[in-house]
Amino acid sequence: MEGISVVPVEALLSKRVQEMVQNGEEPPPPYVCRDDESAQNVPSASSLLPIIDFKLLFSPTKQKEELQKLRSALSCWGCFQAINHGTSSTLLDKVRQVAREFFEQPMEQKKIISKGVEEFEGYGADPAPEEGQSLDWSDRLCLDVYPEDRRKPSLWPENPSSFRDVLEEYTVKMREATNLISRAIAKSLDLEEKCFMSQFGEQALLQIRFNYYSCCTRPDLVLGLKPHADGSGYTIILQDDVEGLQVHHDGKWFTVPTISHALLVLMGDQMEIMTNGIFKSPVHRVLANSERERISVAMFYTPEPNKEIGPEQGLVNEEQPKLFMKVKDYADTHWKYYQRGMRAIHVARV
Ligand SMILES: O=C(O)CCC(=O)C(=O)O
Ligand SMILES: [Fe+2]
Repeated sequence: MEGISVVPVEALLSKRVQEMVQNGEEPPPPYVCRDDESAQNVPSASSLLPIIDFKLLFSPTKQKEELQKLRSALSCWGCFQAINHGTSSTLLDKVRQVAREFFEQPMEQKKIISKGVEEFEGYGADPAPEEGQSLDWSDRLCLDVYPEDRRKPSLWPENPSSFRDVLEEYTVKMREATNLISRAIAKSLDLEEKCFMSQFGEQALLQIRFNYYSCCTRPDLVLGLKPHADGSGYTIILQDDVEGLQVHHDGKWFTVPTISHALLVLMGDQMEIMTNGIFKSPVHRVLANSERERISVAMFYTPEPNKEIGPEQGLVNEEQPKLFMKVKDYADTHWKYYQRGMRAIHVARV
């Protein structure tokens, strides 16, 4: 990434990636983050990522095996595809549909809810990264959805007209899903079922990010999203039918298959801390695509602000000494490092 010129903030502010594509522009330097050679060096396999059936996880007769599968998925990969997770396919399709309709609107319509360059919430790109860092070939709409008093209704799209109702319904279902996921993770580690839920706290945050990855004439030069690990507790990702998300595992990139009724559950750094390093927060990235645009919807589940979290006592012993300290508002620290293209988890190490 050397030799990249300083990103002019006005350029970030004034233009969406989607606009550049509509104008037939090639990716300008701040977006170019790799060369042909590194693009070709992408061994990828897709069928290995574990699928966890939540119906089995809570079935008295089948649960043992499925819990073991969950534990192994999270210790090897740090993520899994969840099926029978309690959110209907109809709702998942509606979420994809309103997201698509939102991004397909004319630019002026979307710009009504544009974010400022240093803000997180609203329509646009991430706040400007540090000098020398590349930009992602994507546009996004970020919104705080829970707790309700953190919502900024003026940033919730009015079009398509069903957007708000669908988002409201999806938020309720994702709250239920976090409940199931946190309990299942605890059980898979032989811990008290509610231990992670109480670390997250009643007022744990849900923040949604609708990602729109425009087609790119030079997918070999850019990335839809640069390699990173999430600063959340964990993240629940809904994909459309276009592949692009890759998880780094055993020194290779693995493409996450698209399964229409599945949700990808991916550990963030804070879950790595709470599980004392047993479950890893995986590095992941999104490739650009020359033929089809891609939409994904990421729901970040993050412990309540100001709440201290740390390794579960039951996971600390002589064989597995404590690897992490207690931390508070870790997502803020994570963000500062992210802007420099770095991971942050070392700051929490003992
Ligand atoms: O687009 C995706 O599938 C992944 C998105 C993601 O990793 C993120 O928003 O942090
Ligand atoms: Fe991510």
